[in-house]
Amino acid sequence: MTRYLRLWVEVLGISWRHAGRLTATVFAIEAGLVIANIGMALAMRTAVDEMGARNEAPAVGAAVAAAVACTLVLVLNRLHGLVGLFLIVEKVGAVIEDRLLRDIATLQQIEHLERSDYLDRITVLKGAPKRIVGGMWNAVRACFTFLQLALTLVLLGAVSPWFLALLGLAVAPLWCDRKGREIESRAEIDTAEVFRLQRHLFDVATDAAAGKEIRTGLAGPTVARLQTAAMGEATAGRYAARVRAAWLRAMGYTVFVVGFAVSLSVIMHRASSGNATAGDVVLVVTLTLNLQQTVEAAVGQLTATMSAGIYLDPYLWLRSYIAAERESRTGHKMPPGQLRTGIRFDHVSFSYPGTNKIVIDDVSVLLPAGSVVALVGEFGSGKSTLVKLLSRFYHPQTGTITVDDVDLCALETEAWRQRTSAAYQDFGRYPQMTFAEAVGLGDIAKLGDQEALFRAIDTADADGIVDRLPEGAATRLSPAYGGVDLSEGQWQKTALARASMRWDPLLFMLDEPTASLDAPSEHTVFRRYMERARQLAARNGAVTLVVSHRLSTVAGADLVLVLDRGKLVEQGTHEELLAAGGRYSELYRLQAKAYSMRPSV
Ligand SMILES: Nc1ncnc2c1ncn2[C@@H]1O[C@H](COP(=O)(O)OP(=O)(O)OP(=O)(O)O)[C@@H](O)[C@H]1O
Repeated sequence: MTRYLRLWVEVLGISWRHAGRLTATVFAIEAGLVIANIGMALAMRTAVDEMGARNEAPAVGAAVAAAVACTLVLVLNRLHGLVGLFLIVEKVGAVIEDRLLRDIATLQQIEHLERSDYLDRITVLKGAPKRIVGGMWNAVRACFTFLQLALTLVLLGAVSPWFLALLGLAVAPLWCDRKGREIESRAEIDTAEVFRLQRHLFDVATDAAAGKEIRTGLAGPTVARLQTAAMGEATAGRYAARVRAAWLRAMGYTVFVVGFAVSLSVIMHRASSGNATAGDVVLVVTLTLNLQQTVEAAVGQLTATMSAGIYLDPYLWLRSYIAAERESRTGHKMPPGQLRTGIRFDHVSFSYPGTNKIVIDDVSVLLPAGSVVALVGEFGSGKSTLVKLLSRFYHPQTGTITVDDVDLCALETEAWRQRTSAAYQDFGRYPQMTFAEAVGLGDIAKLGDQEALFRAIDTADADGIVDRLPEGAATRLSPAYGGVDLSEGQWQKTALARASMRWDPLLFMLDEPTASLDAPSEHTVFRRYMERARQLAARNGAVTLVVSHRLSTVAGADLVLVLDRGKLVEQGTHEELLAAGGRYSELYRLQAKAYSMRPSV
């Protein structure tokens, strides 16, 4: 509860700082409405009682006060509708969304991007900041409404204590609403995965790349059927939860309305038997009419507040995840200017967070300074995971990785990343950017540096792409943004150029760098990256790590590491491993045979 309250205070603080006048206006309207509503009922009672006592002047004064209060109620209600919450929600929601995105984008780890249970919560949070702000502001309104409700009940209780029972009955709709919210929240989380699947299938059905494969494979109806099934499952789960919640809410409200009718009849009876003044009757009638609306408003505002509740837990979870990730940042040391010994794995084991499967199993090896190291192994043997550990996206559970005998965890992550470059297997595509930006992203400090840009483009053999783009490197990479599409191989070369932006990395990682390239391009790219590796090695003892399934392309490496189900099963030069006749030589011979069997054209 206290964390919700803290969030509430924080949202109000942000509202005050970013929309001060609007915040003050909403507070003034809400406070004015409470004063005017209660004041109007009191003034009307006084006017009637004074008139009955034939005190003309006080009666007229009270009647004028009642008229002013009534006008104020009308004006403030109108303003209430005009100002609404949408202005404040738009403004403050945008501020919070901005912060959240910045916080997520600057996280150093990537667990939240790869764990499905975390992704479920992040899916729920898309567009949530505005709803959270709306919920918090509805809570502000609810506070004023409850103040009015309390004052109303005090005045009514003074006439007849029966009315106090209404307060107890008003809890029924709220309790039912809370239960309904829990049901809806559970359904949102339970169906998040299938909902994501449905969105993904929709994207697949409308994506140009997948569209060709789907049509060739005659898989259109299957994709549509799967999408409909996923949509049906997601919608059915959420719909059923909404229906159950609606029934619960209706039940709660019925309890209140019945109790309200009984209480009202008791008061009417007291008034008709002469136990109340005419002014009391007016007061009771005025407040009773208001009470109904006030309770309805309170329930509505609380419902609106609570419906934002489904976002609060994921939002607060994300914030504590971000805070914990920041707190766990340990390293403060700077990486060396150049490598002398190399990068050493010492009994490193790793499982992905939230899983039990050991993906890297007790790996010990030295990647010598100034060497080209090839990492090979079958699908799922842990090659990309080693690349992620070296990028510090995850930490080993046991064992250490050291850089020239300094624990990688003791190095400042950003400083280490400034000295690494990587072309990842699942490289990003940035259609909204220009080609120059998509490459420059590899070293944001050099984004506008034309010399660095064209050097990187040249290294990745991507000059041909630039030559063919209508506006050269300034062309955007999608027709949706006024540019042109790139082919798969061109995207891969863009990723390679991006990875080549850094001039002096200590560690250069290429994870399946040529998977989408044709044979001549693959040959050229490997030749250039071997040259680059030698230059980097001479410059600062850099290690170049190449992950490749194509064993012939990594034969020139100084050291070949063979991974099998997370274990390092062989290491040595290409020739040594062939001579050893183990796993590597078996794989190599199989591949050589497959290639020699290809018909020549
Ligand atoms: N984010 C993740 N969460 C949980 N398990 C993962 C994750 N990423 C990979 N794995 C699992 O870890 C194992 C090693 O995967 P990894 O991608 O490192 O292998 P790889 O050798 O690079 O495979 P490939 O040659 O197909 O790229 C696999 O069993 C994979 O399913």
